[in-house]
Amino acid sequence: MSDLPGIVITGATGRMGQMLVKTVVQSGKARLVGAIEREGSEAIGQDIGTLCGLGPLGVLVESDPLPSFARAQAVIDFTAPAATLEFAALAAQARAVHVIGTTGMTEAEIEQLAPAALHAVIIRAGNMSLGVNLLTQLTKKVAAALDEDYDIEVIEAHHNQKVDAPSGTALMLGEAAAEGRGVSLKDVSDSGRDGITGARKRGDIGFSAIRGGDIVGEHDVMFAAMGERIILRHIASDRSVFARGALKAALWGQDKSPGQYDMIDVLGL
Ligand SMILES: NC(=O)C1=CN([C@@H]2O[C@H](COP(=O)(O)OP(=O)(O)OC[C@H]3O[C@@H](n4cnc5c(N)ncnc54)[C@H](OP(=O)(O)O)[C@@H]3O)[C@@H](O)[C@H]2O)C=CC1
Ligand SMILES: O=C(O)C1=N[C@H](C(=O)O)C[C@H](O)C1
Repeated sequence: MSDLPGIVITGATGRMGQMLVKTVVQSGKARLVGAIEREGSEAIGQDIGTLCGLGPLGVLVESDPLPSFARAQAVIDFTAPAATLEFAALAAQARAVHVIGTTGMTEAEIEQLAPAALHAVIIRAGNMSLGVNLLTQLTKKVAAALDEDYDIEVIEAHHNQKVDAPSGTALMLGEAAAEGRGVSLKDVSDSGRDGITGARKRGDIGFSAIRGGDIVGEHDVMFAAMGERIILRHIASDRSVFARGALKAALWGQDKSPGQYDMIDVLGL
């Protein structure tokens, strides 16, 4: 048997799940040892390779996560907040690295990851691409260089099936801008404008969300002042950028001590 790290993909038939299966299988750097979907899913018992158009891989979709987590070195999880919390406890029990791409988690939910991180490595990021993580650093730098004469707006666009807003990436970029400015995002965040909102408050960081068609993920950070605008932009045109980042994180986490990490740690930015 190969000594490549074994990886389980949760939500394996989802948009990201299928991309992750392909990325892991084609990487030559890891083995796919499990594919999880919820109880009652039509995919249970079917070969995940066949479902993803790769041909049979001998890995059947299961609904009980623990047995497959127990034979894995890492779990890559792009599902939904409630599921991710359950997977975190089980991945910790199995001492498997837990790579979390799930977005839309509340602060309270994120705090609930702490007990699992005492026993296992958790790597979580609202965007696993190299480009976006680099953009957070650029955003922080530009925000630190400019004063509040420059209004900061984060504009994001995603496909029509996305369930959370602002996107995880938009929040990462907003956090980076706030950090650059030396303020706390929760004190200056302005999202969901509608109706008679009053004039923009100086120093606020605004968020706008577009949802439509098959847009993979687009993010602008705009610094708008009198007479000029600076726009930092990232466009993801293929989900493979997220999957490659997640696999990199799963491999990076293998020799790390238990705790919580992000993609800035993984990429050494
Ligand atoms: N960090 C990053 O780089 C990226 C993050 N994301 C995030 O990843 C998440 C998933 O996105 P996407 O793939 O587009 O969504 P999908 O809805 O296509 O896929 C999610 C999958 O997870 C499954 N799932 C949900 N709950 C459970 C559960 N309790 N047990 C097992 N499986 C479950 C869903 O099954 P079912 O259909 O039955 O609910 C579905 O198959 C989102 O939060 C998204 O924002 C996306 C891209 C990049
Ligand atoms: O749901 C998506 O599709 C995406 N979600 C992430 C987010 O919330 O930012 C990352 C990417 O933009 C795609």
